[in-house]
Amino acid sequence: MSTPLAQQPTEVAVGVLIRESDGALLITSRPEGKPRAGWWEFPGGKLEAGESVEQALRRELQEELGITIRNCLAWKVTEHAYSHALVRLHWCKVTQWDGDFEMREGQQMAWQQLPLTVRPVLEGSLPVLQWLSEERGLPFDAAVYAESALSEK
Ligand SMILES: Nc1nc2c([nH]c(=O)n2[C@@H]2O[C@H](COP(=O)(O)OP(=O)(O)OP(=O)(O)O)[C@@H](O)[C@H]2O)c(=O)[nH]1
Repeated sequence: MSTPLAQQPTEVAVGVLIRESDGALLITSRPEGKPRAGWWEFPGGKLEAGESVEQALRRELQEELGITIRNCLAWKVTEHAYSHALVRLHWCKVTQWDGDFEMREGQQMAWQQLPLTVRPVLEGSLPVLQWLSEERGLPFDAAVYAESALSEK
């Protein structure tokens, strides 16, 4: 009897853009028409065939934000199982880029300090918020980023 193949994850490149002057993080909202439109995430997207993580991140940030990244420091790899998909997120820190930000997909952007004030945040991004908080010696509470937290405000 054959066992079913394990679900293959979708590979995603994600950028943690860190502003040099004050350490703020760039967070963007998911555009209309995508699953979880309006939820907040770090900018990035799926790898296309044959692309490296850095190539995919460079392409996605040009397409979505109009900037060209100058560095991509591989940081962590996480996986998250959504009901519709298993994703493998390749997290890169980016501290240098060229160009002016343009929201080319009608999304919103925010430079934020931790804890973020935008809500809700994709569950798959929460481990990274936790690690960033730990790096900065800050407390972390995943519950504040959930969709349900919105109605409690
Ligand atoms: N960009 C991004 N995706 C994330 C984050 N966290 C997280 O779980 N994901 C998941 O990773 C996947 C990325 O897909 P996407 O829809 O942003 O990618 P894309 O722009 O290439 O999409 P498309 O070409 O299918 O429209 C989604 O399932 C999304 O839920 C995050 O912080 N940023």
